[in-house]
Amino acid sequence: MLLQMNQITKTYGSLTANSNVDFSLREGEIHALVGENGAGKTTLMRILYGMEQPTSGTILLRGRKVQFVNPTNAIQQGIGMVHQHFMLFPSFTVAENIVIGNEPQVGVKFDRKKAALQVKALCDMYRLPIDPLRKVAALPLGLQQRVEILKVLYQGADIIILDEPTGVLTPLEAKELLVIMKSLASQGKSFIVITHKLHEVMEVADRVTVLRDGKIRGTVDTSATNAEELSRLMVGRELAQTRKSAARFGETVLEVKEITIQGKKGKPVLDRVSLEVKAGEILGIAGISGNGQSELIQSITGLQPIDQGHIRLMGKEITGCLVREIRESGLSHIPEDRYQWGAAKEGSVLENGTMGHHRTHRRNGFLQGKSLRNMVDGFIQQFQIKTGSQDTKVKFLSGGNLQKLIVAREIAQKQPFLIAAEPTRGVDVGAMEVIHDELLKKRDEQGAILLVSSELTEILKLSDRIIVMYEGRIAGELSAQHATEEQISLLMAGGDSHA
Ligand SMILES: Nc1ncnc2c1ncn2[C@@H]1O[C@H](COP(=O)(O)OP(=O)(O)OP(=O)(O)O)[C@@H](O)[C@H]1O
Repeated sequence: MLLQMNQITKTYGSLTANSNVDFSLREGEIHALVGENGAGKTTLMRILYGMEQPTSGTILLRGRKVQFVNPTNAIQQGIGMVHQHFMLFPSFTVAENIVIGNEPQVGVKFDRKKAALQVKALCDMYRLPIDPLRKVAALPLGLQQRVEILKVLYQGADIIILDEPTGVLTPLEAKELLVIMKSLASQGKSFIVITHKLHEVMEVADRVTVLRDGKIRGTVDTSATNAEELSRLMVGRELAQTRKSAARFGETVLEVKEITIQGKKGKPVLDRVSLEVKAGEILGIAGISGNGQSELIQSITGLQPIDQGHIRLMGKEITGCLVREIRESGLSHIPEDRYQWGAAKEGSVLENGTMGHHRTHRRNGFLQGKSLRNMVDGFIQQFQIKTGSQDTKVKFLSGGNLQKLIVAREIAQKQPFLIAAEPTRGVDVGAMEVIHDELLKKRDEQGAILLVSSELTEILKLSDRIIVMYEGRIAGELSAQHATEEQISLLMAGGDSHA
């Protein structure tokens, strides 16, 4: 056996993140690690990568006991990790990012030419083409991830840990990554992949280990299981399927008219975009990220000024208004990037869960602390948010649990209009159903929702109407009832659909 983690336990105060976990990895194997949010997947991998020390337990690498006190130690022993949030320097080139820490030298100086040649040879060897001289900032996320993988290969990794690697990728990039993993595995590399996407597990993994509440629920050959069984093992119960009722549309809540934002290179990033969302309607926006969706959201929420056009919310002109004024006009917002916009990392669960709720929890000018706490208790129960207490800092929450907290907080605002950007990114299958149910409930209660998602299944499942964005423009509009994944994918790629 290439790697064995035996009886790993990790506690944080009274919280047990991993409890007597046994995990093994074979040479050339792709091993998926799945489980609900907060099940302990990332903790186990941080221990393997030397970022955390286990409270107890041992690690055997090729039969020899090892102890990693930091990631450098783990890298020296051939273990590499690609994190969910890439750790590249955007202003550096591909080659500079890959060789950083092990730079080739001429005399005392960095040998740029040699670095580029070495990286080119590495790309050829592993059949992962990329131009070593391109700036990382100019690369799409799929290629940035390729740089991360090349970096760990350059460092000599035989074991590669990928933490939710397809979370930020387009469907096409995600497919490519799975092909790359299979190809590298056939060349003897071994992978551990943390993921919530069970169809990917079924497609790419040889074995899968399920964690629940920090404990192992089983390790099985993928060929001997299926997605339903895995989700039962993860959640411990059957999942109810979300049902969508017939829509009852009301008045127009959001009206976006011909908005344009000029780009830096003369090409607009938003080009005369118009759309409407009615009460009781979910309008889905599909598109490969970087085609204007983020700018559209930022202009509606007041985070980015527009050069032309108008935006009305509840009949009121909000073009050029401040973020606070727009929120007060009836908007709530689940942001795409929960770390940048959605949360204050140093704040507690209580503080983060109540942001934006203070106005509605006052009596005679005094803040109702008790009722805010009760509200957050409700969030924790309904969304099964795993946290020590309401006073725990959110930086200690697992990624999926923080996402659930933000979703709960924004839906509870009970505003007439909600922007839900990637609302289920990083959440487990059970939580995804809860979030979908809540979004549909809001729509059924006559809320208007703008859903932006890179998951086509999510767009198709929840939307009443679908708009596809391509290069800052609306490439097409489809009724959700008749739309297919193929039609949407075609429009997303700049093709024509005959919808
Ligand atoms: N440094 C820390 N201090 C306190 N608690 C922590 C710390 N790191 C992790 N935890 C807790 O340990 C538990 C396991 O977290 P972990 O990040 O491993 O979960 P996960 O399975 O990766 O979840 P997700 O799918 O949401 O990423 C969670 O309850 C989390 O809040």
